[in-house]
Amino acid sequence: MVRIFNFDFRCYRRRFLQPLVTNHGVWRIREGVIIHLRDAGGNCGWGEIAPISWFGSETLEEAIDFCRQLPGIITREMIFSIPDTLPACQFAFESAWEAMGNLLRYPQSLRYSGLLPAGDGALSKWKPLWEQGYRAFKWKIGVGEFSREWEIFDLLTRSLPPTAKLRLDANGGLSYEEAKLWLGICDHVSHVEFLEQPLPIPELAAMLDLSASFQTAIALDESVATFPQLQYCFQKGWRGIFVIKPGIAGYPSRLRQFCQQHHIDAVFSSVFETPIGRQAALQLAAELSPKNRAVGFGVNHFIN
Ligand SMILES: O=C(O)CCC(=O)c1ccccc1C(=O)O
Ligand SMILES: [Mg+2]
Repeated sequence: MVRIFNFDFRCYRRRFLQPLVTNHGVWRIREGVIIHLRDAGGNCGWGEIAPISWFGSETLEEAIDFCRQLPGIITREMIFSIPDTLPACQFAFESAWEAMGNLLRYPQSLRYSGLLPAGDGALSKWKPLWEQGYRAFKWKIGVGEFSREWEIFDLLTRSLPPTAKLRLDANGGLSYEEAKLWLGICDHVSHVEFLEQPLPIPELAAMLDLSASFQTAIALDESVATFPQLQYCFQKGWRGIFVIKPGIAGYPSRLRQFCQQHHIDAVFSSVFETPIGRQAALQLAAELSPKNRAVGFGVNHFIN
């Protein structure tokens, strides 16, 4: 039986409450596309294309071009033959298809990690998040001077309650020497859950070395942004943590199968999507997160 769907889409634009500051730069506005499928019986499914091209996905323009060239009526075969160059589109179309006729519902069982601002803003922001129930926090490093960040880290870890966990995300912005310094420090601080993407993507071999040389866990993020990259790093022997952003990781079914087959230590993370993409991503996170790993889906990132 060939199932066909009416297809339409709409672009959106949302401003961050606080711009995201990382080693890649400053990000102020999230733009994406909401897609809508409807079958002959009137069942609807929504999906979200939320690309981050500086992170390895297609650009927003490529995603919009893809939607524009599709006809108003599409088939299941069209949904499952989107190329790997459009991973955010793959995610949106399959999750819309999976959502047909299902109500939007957030998984209940997850624990969340809260995102702290880069720099010394972290020192005043962790406490209100702690009071909201967050027990894991992510803080960006590799943004300012090493010595200043180390100082802030020291103050932060002295003030955090002993059960709080801290994730350091360098966004590939450290040198090999700086990465060794950070890992050496982290090995003596019990709060640290992991160091995320210390080095740039081409330096996988060095990150494999570092993960063998220090106790502190290392998580790959930029290196495993899309599904082919995830497969590549696994095949090269990476057995540390994998940060997975379902919104740009391609087809959910393929990701699900890979995670289950290889029992990978996954930390699921947001791409600052709307509730539509978020629901589909959290559904996967609830199925595939190891019990001890909070998901990186903090709330309240936007003014509409
Ligand atoms: O993972 C999290 O905890 C929050 C999400 C996050 O940090 C992020 C969100 C969008 C793009 C890049 C990143 C990142 O991990 O570098
Ligand atoms: Mg990251």
